[in-house]
Amino acid sequence: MTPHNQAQPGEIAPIVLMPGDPLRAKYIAEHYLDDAVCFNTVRNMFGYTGTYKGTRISVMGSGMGMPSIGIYSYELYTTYHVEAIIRIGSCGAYSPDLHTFDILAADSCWSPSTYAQAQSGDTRDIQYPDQNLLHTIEMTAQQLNIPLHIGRLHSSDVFYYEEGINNGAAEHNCMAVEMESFALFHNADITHKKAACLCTVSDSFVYDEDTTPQQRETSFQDMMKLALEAARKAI
Ligand SMILES: O=P(O)(O)O[C@H]1O[C@H](CO)[C@@H](O)[C@H]1O
Ligand SMILES: O=c1cc[nH]c(=O)[nH]1
Repeated sequence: MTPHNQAQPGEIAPIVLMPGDPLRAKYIAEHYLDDAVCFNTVRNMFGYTGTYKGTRISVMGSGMGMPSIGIYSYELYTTYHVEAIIRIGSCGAYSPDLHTFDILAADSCWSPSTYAQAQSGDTRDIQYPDQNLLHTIEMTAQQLNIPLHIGRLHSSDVFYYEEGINNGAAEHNCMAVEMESFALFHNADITHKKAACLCTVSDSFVYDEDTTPQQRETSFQDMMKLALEAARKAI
């Protein structure tokens, strides 16, 4: 159907949970979805559709960085008629208020990336999630008793900065860094669809705290449950 996704029309649900790691997508499908069917294996960017408490939900990896989520989310919105994407990522904490395994939802993201400008001429360096979807996530977190930090993400094109480089995040009040929300929110905006971003803190720039690749793949259970429950309500 597209150069990157072999799913046939109708095989993807109107709402998609999107981790960067395709193996996190596989884990969620295998542990949380009933009757999960794999709809994509192109480039091992696994995607599955199943039901969660009776609601049809898809989960698919985005890969790392804006070009990658830019491709997959654009195809989901335009070719597969997906209405909403909730990114479920990992992030590095800048704020001393955040520790590993804390969960945050972006109320905005700042990025010096050229993604939006190159894609559509949009020169804004701050992009926003869908307000209703964010509200649903906040309400769901309260109902599930899952503590949720709300704030601004730094959406970065770079994972490994050279020593001494000021990446601008502090001046823009970013509480944590990840690498995809800016392109996702932009694509949702230009296609008139919905997006939100949840992240679990995988490491800290303040404290000596980190998680293993295995933990990043399988252990973000509260974020998975929160995203699934919010997705059920958002549809
Ligand atoms: O764990 P995911 O969802 O991939 O998110 C974060 O992890 C990757 C970097 O390690 C980047 O994709 C970043 O955004
Ligand atoms: O982009 C990311 C994601 C997790 N941790 C980081 O330091 N950066």
